[in-house]
Amino acid sequence: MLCSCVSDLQWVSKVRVNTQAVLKRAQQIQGLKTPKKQWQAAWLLKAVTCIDLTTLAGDDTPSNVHRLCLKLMDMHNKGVTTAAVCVYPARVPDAVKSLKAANSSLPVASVATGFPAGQTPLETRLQEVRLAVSDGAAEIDIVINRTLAITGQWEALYDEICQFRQACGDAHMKTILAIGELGTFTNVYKSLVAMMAGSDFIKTSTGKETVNATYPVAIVMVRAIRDYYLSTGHKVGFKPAGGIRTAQESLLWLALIKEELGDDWLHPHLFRLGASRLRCCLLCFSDLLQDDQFI
Ligand SMILES: O=C[C@H](O)COP(=O)(O)O
Repeated sequence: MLCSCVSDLQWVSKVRVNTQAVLKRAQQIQGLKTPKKQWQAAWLLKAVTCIDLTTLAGDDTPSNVHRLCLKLMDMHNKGVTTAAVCVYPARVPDAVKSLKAANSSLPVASVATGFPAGQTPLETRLQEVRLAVSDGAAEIDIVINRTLAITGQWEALYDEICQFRQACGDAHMKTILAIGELGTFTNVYKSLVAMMAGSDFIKTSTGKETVNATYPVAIVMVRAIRDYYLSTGHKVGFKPAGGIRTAQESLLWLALIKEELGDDWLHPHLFRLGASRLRCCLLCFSDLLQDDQFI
């Protein structure tokens, strides 16, 4: 899929990436002598702008959140910004403090609602959302109550997500389906419930399940997004997360979104990559673009 896409310069040229600025940046990268390699780099730069750079570890500390924010600011100084930084609720004040100190307007996203299992009382999950928002999170990644989904209680699930939507206030809400625990593609497609309840995005997984962002399930989700758009005229975003490790994978996700949803979704307000270990930054271009097998 990638080769049929990225190597087609005509196709790539249609995407409204900030072509001249990005190509100029790409041309500065050592080794990018041919137009094809420059376009490959342009697509990688595009992928970087859609990353929610994430740290969701039990041993997260204020200092490692600070280091992550410094890494983001370093890339920003190279002319490339990611979409957001994503942390646990308890780490939101640390991220907000670090980014404010760097005069950065990058949004802080927080997981919430009992991430990753969602197996805490509803009032606790709601309070967690409210606290993350009051601490400065501009985006909330909620998890759905899988018990309701796998037992087919779709109205109850809709009602819960509506409450999370209200608790988020003006904050952007992404709803994690944890597709590895939904059992069937039918249950995944019924993620339409999350969109009807006001989710700005639907997201594949927490990264903590045994099965996370897979392409077959992603196809079901993006086609649910497309059906919802065709029915309502409202565009909901898509975020694959969990196990995305390499620059090549990030390009495959971009190609899938381009093919299934089109150019409008190739921007951070409608597409995000959730990743804590993705090496998609300027430094990885050299090893990637020297690999002629890549394209
Ligand atoms: O978006 C949140 C996920 O935890 C990211 O998953 P990952 O740690 O496998 O990159």
